[in-house]
Amino acid sequence: MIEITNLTKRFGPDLAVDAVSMVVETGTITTIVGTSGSGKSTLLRMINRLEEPSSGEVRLNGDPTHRMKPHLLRRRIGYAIQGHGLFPHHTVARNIGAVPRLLGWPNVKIRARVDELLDLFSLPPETFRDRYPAELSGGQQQRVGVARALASRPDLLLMDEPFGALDPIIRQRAQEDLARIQRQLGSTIILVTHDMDEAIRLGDRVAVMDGGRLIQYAPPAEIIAHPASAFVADMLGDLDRPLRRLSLMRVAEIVQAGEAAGPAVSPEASLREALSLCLWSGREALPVTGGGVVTLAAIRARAEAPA
Ligand SMILES: Nc1ncnc2c1ncn2[C@@H]1O[C@H](COP(=O)(O)OP(=O)(O)OP(=O)(O)O)[C@@H](O)[C@H]1O
Repeated sequence: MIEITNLTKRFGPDLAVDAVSMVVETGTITTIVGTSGSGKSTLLRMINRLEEPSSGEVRLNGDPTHRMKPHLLRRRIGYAIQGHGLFPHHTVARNIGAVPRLLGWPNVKIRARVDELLDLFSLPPETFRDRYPAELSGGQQQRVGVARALASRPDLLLMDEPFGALDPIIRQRAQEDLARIQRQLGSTIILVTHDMDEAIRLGDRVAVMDGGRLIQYAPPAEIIAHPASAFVADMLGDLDRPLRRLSLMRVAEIVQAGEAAGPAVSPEASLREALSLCLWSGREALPVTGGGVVTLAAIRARAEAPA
């Protein structure tokens, strides 16, 4: 658990982060979203002490971080930034194994961990282990960057706009991958983004910042249903609301008896994906893997119903 209490950062007379308090539960993803200059990155960088707080406190699993040596603290906290920050002259394996090597893990254990992570990120180890970053696509480099940040099983992973450099299609895949891997590893993640869609899609809880202050901190469904201020409502954008609502619901919730033609949709898929599939393939209903159907009418009804 990460407990942030009254965390504040001044740069001269300016308050970049203004008395932010929040608790992040172990094994969850928290997204921090806000406009440019709202203090998101500064808040994140105070957690691993790349930036020293002016006042306030952070506790990592009960330990106050100001009492730890910064380099030891940063071994417990992974950090992934926009772009990948990979060492260009080191192979993929060496890049991913960098922190475990620093921590003195035996080579056999490092190799096993590298291969495990490559598998998790759908990069077959025999193909990718010995490549150099320049021999990878942008999306693959980004996955190696995240794998590296997770390599030593950190207590916490901080991600600052990790998908900012990716084009929208790869970006969505990257988000899905991260969500799957986080569930599998049970990692605790705090992710900064300026994209409300990304914040809603990935966050178990979403922190909305404006002018250095934490305006709202709540699960996505609550942010959508009850935005705390006009600013939060603005960030959500009224037009997109039904779609956002659909992206939070699963096909399994509205599956009904019946049969339909064509390729099936997974019960785990979001209603937003099911809607795209219906519209894309011109079908009124889709078969659901494992039995039953989901209908366009039922999806529409959910889009319109209050969350
Ligand atoms: N090292 C610094 N010295 C002085 N001012 C700074 C410094 N770092 C950040 N700031 C200021 O603090 C405020 C918050 O910046 P921060 O980078 O945390 O915002 P952000 O929400 O992450 O923005 P962006 O999305 O553009 O990165 C801004 O007004 C910024 O100019």
